[in-house]
Amino acid sequence: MPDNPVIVALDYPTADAALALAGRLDPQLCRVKVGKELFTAAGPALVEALQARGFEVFLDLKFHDIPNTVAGAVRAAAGLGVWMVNVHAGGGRRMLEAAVGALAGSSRPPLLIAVTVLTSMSEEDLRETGCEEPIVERVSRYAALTADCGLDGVVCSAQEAPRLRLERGDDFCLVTPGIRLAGDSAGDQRRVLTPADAIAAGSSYLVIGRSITGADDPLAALERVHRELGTPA
Ligand SMILES: O=C(O)c1cc(=O)[nH]c(=O)n1[C@@H]1O[C@H](COP(=O)(O)O)[C@@H](O)[C@H]1O
Repeated sequence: MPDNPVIVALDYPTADAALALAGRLDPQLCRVKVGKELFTAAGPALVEALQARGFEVFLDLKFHDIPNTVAGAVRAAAGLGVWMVNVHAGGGRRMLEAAVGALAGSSRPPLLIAVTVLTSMSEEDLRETGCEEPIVERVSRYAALTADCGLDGVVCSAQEAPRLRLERGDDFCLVTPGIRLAGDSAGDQRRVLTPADAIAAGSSYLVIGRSITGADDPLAALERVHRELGTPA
């Protein structure tokens, strides 16, 4: 586990709202994630504003397109100086390899991570897409492809982390959303674990949104996560 495994998801509709929450957090205690809603509304300037406040940024745009397009998008993300960026493993080998290739000339490449099966999906949801494999098998297959293409790791649920740790070893990065503090509602998530259980299962990084951003005191919720984990060391 890294010293600081917590990534707070800034799922907000405006830069002002995101910066207000960031102002209540401590960049020593977490990284932040900028996703589709916030980036569409606020763009690269918001990423730069967060970095200027000392936060490392996970740009979560889950690129999923033809190889040439994804390569360009990943290169643009690297140009923003983000710490982590993601693509969908479902884009296949040539897309994943194009994403890796796009970072080849970068002086400070971000961690490149592939999304496997979204944590909002249940076994039934996956079957309905025509995939008869159990989720853990599908995730394992995507993780093997991701590793083979030279990416740094995957986004998965912490429920799949024990299997992936065994199969992919200690250096493969497991980024796990679907994290809830005990007692919090799962909402639209289907494969959920607490922070402590997720780390025990082998997660490298925990992506936590509403359990922190929806709390009356977000900094206190973040500190509660660290108390449960015994971090930072
Ligand atoms: O790539 C992601 O970050 C992601 C992948 C996934 O499978 N599931 C998932 O929830 N996420 C993101 O993680 C965050 C979870 O937010 P909360 O459910 O509020 O904790 C959201 O910003 C999602 O977009």
